[in-house]
Amino acid sequence: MIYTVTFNPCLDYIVQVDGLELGLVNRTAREEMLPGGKGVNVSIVLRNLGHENRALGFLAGFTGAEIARRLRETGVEADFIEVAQGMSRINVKVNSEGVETEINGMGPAIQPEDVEALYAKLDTLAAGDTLIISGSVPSVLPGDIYERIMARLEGRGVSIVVDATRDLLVNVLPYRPFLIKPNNHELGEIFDVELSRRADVVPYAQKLQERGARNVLVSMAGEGAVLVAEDGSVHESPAPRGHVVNSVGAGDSMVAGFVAGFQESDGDFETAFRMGVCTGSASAFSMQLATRPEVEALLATI
Ligand SMILES: Nc1ncnc2c1ncn2[C@@H]1O[C@H](COP(=O)(O)OP(=O)(O)O)[C@@H](O)[C@H]1O
Ligand SMILES: O=P(O)(O)OC[C@H]1O[C@](O)(COP(=O)(O)O)[C@@H](O)[C@@H]1O
Repeated sequence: MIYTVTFNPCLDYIVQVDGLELGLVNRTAREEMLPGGKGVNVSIVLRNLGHENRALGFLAGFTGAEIARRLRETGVEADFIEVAQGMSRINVKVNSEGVETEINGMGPAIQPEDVEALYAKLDTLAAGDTLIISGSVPSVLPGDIYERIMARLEGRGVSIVVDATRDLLVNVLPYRPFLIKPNNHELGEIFDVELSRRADVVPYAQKLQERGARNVLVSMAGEGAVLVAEDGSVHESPAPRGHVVNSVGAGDSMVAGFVAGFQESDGDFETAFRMGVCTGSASAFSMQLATRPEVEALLATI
């Protein structure tokens, strides 16, 4: 079974404003409310690609209930801890003149007993399962929760995928995650360098591999992606061509595509990589997250 964990799910309120002006009243030209948060997006895309999975994490309030309802509607098994106080966040994504600006909220007051309840669910994972942990950790949670989860599952044969930034990512490396997916900016921040070309990211991805990551997938938005795999192979691809409609969730979609492609091909890195790239781009080219036909159409072009 594939599991995702989202510590701070949200509703993404995605609006298009023609010519946003700060300090004035702006009106939307288009708006959409979608369930989100990194693991939630991964779960939806996995389901769209035909892979059963269970979404774990914390939800609260009417927004939390709506996230769970929407997830179930897409066929994802939503198995969240319900937090008593506060509400799941609404993250605002403003698209104006092709520039995307994001305002991400804080989230509910998760209590220590809620965290214990999550650990209890994770304790049921067994050999052969895949766990995808992604997204920011709200300030009410222990800052080392990623490591705690990985330490708890160590030696149990669970493949763990981590999509997080900076310290969250660096600190899990000793636990040998199966896959990490920084984007080129996040990878550059770790080493204090600017990485804009695919060839430039390879040595830095390899450094993260030396520190413990088994496979490192670096996404580069319109530049495509690079994979440094544990068998020593290096894969790179430009992004498929298309019109970008909404790139929120493109990175999460790439993770879902990689995991789906890896399972479908019995562990072929090139297949998983291409599926990851095309799934990311298919999401960027539509308002909603990628569907299987959209991904297959792009696979035929690269
Ligand atoms: N502008 C774009 N054009 C084509 N593909 C894109 C674009 N933005 C994202 N993608 C696809 O989605 C993947 C992940 O996007 P990226 O923006 O790098 O992730 P993140 O959201 O994690 O920063 C890219 O590697 C690419 O395949
Ligand atoms: O947990 P964070 O870092 O605040 O990110 C949450 C946001 O990221 C998203 O999961 C999208 O992530 P990506 O664009 O990186 O795939 C949104 O759905 C959500 O609003």
